[in-house]
Order: sequence, then structure tokens, then C-alpha cells
Amino acid sequence: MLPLTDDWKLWFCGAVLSILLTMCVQRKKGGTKPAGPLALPFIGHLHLIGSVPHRTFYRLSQRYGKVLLLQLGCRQLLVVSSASLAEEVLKHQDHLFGHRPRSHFIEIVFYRSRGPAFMELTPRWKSLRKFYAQHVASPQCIAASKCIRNEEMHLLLRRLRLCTPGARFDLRSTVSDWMLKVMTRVLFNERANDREQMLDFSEVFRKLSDIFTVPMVADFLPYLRAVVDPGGMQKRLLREHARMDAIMESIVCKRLKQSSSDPSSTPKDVLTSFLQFEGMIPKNDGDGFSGEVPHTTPDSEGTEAVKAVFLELLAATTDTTTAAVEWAMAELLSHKDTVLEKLKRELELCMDGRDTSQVDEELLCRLPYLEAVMKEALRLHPPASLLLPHFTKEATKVAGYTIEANTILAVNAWAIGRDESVWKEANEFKPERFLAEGSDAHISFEGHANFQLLAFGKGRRGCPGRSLGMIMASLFVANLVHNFDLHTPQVPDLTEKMCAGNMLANPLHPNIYSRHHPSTKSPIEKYENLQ
Ligand code: HEM
Repeated sequence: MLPLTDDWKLWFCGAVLSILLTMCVQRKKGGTKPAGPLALPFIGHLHLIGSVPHRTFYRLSQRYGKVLLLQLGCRQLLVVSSASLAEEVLKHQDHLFGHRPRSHFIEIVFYRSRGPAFMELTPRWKSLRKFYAQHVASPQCIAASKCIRNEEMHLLLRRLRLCTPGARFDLRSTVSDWMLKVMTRVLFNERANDREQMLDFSEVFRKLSDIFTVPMVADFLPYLRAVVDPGGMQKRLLREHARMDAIMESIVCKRLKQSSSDPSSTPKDVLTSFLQFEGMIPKNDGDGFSGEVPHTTPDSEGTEAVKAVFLELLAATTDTTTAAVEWAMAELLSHKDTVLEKLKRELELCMDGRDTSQVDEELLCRLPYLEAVMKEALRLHPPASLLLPHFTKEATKVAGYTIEANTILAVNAWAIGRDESVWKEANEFKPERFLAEGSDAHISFEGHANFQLLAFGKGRRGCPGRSLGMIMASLFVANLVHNFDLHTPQVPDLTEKMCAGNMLANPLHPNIYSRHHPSTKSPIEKYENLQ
């Protein structure tokens, strides 16, 4: 090595000093990049994430500010934790942050991101969103599928009434099975687990959801993909995906066959509308089927797109709505003498004089306290606590900080819902805040304002199934509360766990007692012809 002359030593020290000085000045000014903890070589901040990332990000944001920039292996993650910053990225810069990052799990399970939720902002995404708006989540479609939800609720109530008084019941699987049955009927006119090919549906679906919990090493450290597969995750993923693919394939093929052999018997459901939308079966103009009948059998690319869309719709619906019900019930059982009693009274008043104890969907609009309870549960416990990941392909500025191209964005909806500068008694469960006379009566999930309430996201990537999700979750809670007394030996433990969404770490298993409503008959008669 060459010996350093005194001149060089002086130059060297001067250079180091000026770099340090610049760093200090930049830090003082806020710098051009958001502040963050020290990153380790290769893994960056991966070791800090922990099992409940929204809480880790919340803690880090308390220390480093509401804009955080983390290095997760080879990927940069920007986390924002205030309503005004959420507005900046989801409204003013929605055109940039509206993309989704690629993920190994998503690529496999959703057929190379061919459903809209994980697709980039392309014309195809736009037309799929339009399809959803018209054929899945429009008020007309929701009204048309109301009878399915009421029927399935009737069957569930009948089954639960047969439980031995005081039996422990598994709330989470009961809700998620119900959601899955409702949605498989709404989407493709089949009940999960009803026919032979559908037998394993719930089981495979749940296994895939569980795998979703585990962050894939491949996403952050792709160079380890070939050598590391913790817990055999990759193998399990491929196995369960193959099973789910076989089930979805049988559903799509059965429908295609039915439509070509006997078009008039084709059910009028979302699957038929989608196959028509894709040009895979002829359109029904009301007087029978018309238009070009495709002469070729759809290729695997065609059926893959259909499977991706339907699997994604089931995933988007089931876990989120199940989590919403579970959190609402956990909070109600934690506030038995106050909120739960008040909700029971509201339901009793609304149901008074009716000849059934089943709360039908059309009554939900007459239950403002129930709506406030559901909103409050979603404020404190948004099932997608960091929304779905957003992504910018272009460099930009957020709150004055420079954000590089190809940065992933997480919006901490959980932290924003508990921000004390926005919400009074932010950590308390107080549904009254959302009632007409309450302090937050004007805040709603709809529209392009109120970025402090983000359980359904906002902007172009905001949830298209918001109304349907709220209806299904509210219907479930209303019927459970009105028809049963649920007891837990202790106040429920509200510790969180990231499963397919933000859920209770210790699922509720309350003791169930059927409530008798002397003035009403059991909720059987109206749906008596059901199985
Ligand atoms: C309580 C129930 C639900 C909750 C809490 C919920 C929440 C969310 C959230 C947070 C997002 C991501 C928003 C973003 O990244 O900015 C989302 C996206 C989505 N949700 Fe929901 N959701 C629920 C129910 C539903 C239902 C019932 C459907 C089906 C109709 C649905 C379909 C979707 C789809 C397709 C997307 C992706 C949208 C896109 O990327 O373009 N969700 N949902």
C-alpha cells in the first residue's frame, strides 16, 4: 500500500468531515430521504418486521416520523402513517402509486396476477373493475343475491339452534364457511363442499390462506430462492395450488359444457356473466342466446384468466369479511354491559312484532347502531391493516422526500385509525362516535375524503366490494347477537396475529345459548322448503 503524505491525510480528513457535516445538515433538514433505523447488510430491515408488521411500523413511525423508508432485502418499502399522507399517495399521487408489486405467492396462486387485485394499472385492469362494478358489486347485483344470503343465514341459524346449550362454538370457521358458501353460490351457483369435485373446497382454500401469512423469502431475497424454502412453504404452495386449480377447472369446464349443450339452462350468475364478458359463451339478450358462438374450445390461457378472477374474488371476500365479524364480536363481548346490551335493544325494537327472529338483510338499513358498531370495529381493526401493497414504477416525492422508482408503498390503516391527533379517545371502542349526534358522524368509508377511516382503502385501488362486505358482516353479527347469548369465561384476548389478514391471535370459542323470543316463531317457516 502506498504511504499517505501529510497533504493526502489532510485532504482525506477534510473529505470525511464534509460528508459527515452534509449528513448532519440533511438529517436536520429532514434530508431528501425519509429517516429510518440502521439497515443491516443484505437483509436491510427485514429482521425488524416481526409477526405483526403494522405494530412494528407504528412503533418505528413514533420514533422516525410518519413517513418511513425501509429496506427489505432487495426491495424498498415506503410506509405512511397519517391521514394527510394517505391522501397524498392514494388521491394526489394515485396514478403513480396505483400499481401493485409482483409477489411470488401471488404469481403462483393467482395465475401470474391475472385477477384485477394484483394486476398493474392496465386497460385490462380497468375493464375488469368495470365488470365488478356492473356484475358483482352494483346495488342491483347485491339486491339480486340477497335471497342467497338470507337463505344461508336461515340454514346456519337452524344448525346453531341445535347446539347443546353452553356448547363451545368455533366462531371463525363458522363465519368463514358461511361466507364461502354464500360467495360460491353468488359467484358460480355452487355451494362449497356440496358436490364431489367441490368437497375439498373449504379445506384447500383455508390452507392457501394460511400460506399467505408467511412472507416468501423469494420476494425479498430472490437470490436465496433456489436454496432456501423455509418450512417447505414453496412445496406446500404448489401442492395446494394444484388442488385448487383442479376444483376451479371443474367449475369452469362444467359451465362451458352446460352452456354449449343447453344454453337455456345456464344459471344467471357472475360466472356466466364473466364468460359472456370474455366472449367464451354467447350473450343472452333476454329473448334467448344470441351473438357468435365460439367454435373453438377456450385455451388454457382463457380458462386461467377466469380461474384467476374467481379465486381472487373469493379470497378478497372471505378472509376480510370473516375478520370483520370476528373483531366486531370480540369487541362486543369485551363491552357486554354497554355496547352489546345497546345493540340487543336496537335489534329487539326493530324486530318487535315480526313473526321470525331472523334478521333479514332488508332490515339492516334500520339499524344505525349496528352500522356504528361495524364501523368502529373496522376503525380499530382493519382486516387489511396495511391495505394491499401499492407500488410506484416512477421516482416521485412524498412529503418533500425523494422516493425512488420501484418502491413498494404500505399505508398503515391500522395506525391511522388510532391516531390521537385525529380521533378522540382513539384506542377506545366507542361506536357512539359514528351516530348522528356523535363527534365523527360525518366520517364514512365512501367517497374521496375521510382518509382517517381506511379499512377499504381509497382511490382507484379502493375496495370495489365495500358495500357487499359491510352487508355480509353486519348481517352475520345482527343474527348472532339477536338469536344467541354468547359467553366467554374471560374478557376476550384482543392480541393480534397476521393471518390472511389482521385477526385475533386466539380465535373466539364462546359458549352458545339460543335466545328464546316468546313473541316470535323460530326463523324456519319463511324458508321452509330449503334443505
Ligand atoms: C369487510 C370486508 C372487506 C374489507 C375490509 C376489504 C378491504 C379491502 C382493502 C383494504 C383492499 C385494498 C385497497 C388498497 O389496496 O388500496 C381491497 C381490495 C379489493 N377488494 Fe375488498 N374488502 C372487503 C370485502 C370485499 C368483497 C366482498 C369483495 C368482492 C366483491 C372485495 C373485492 C376486492 C377487490 C377485487 C380488491 C382489489 C381492488 C384492486 O386492486 O383494484 N372486497 N379490499
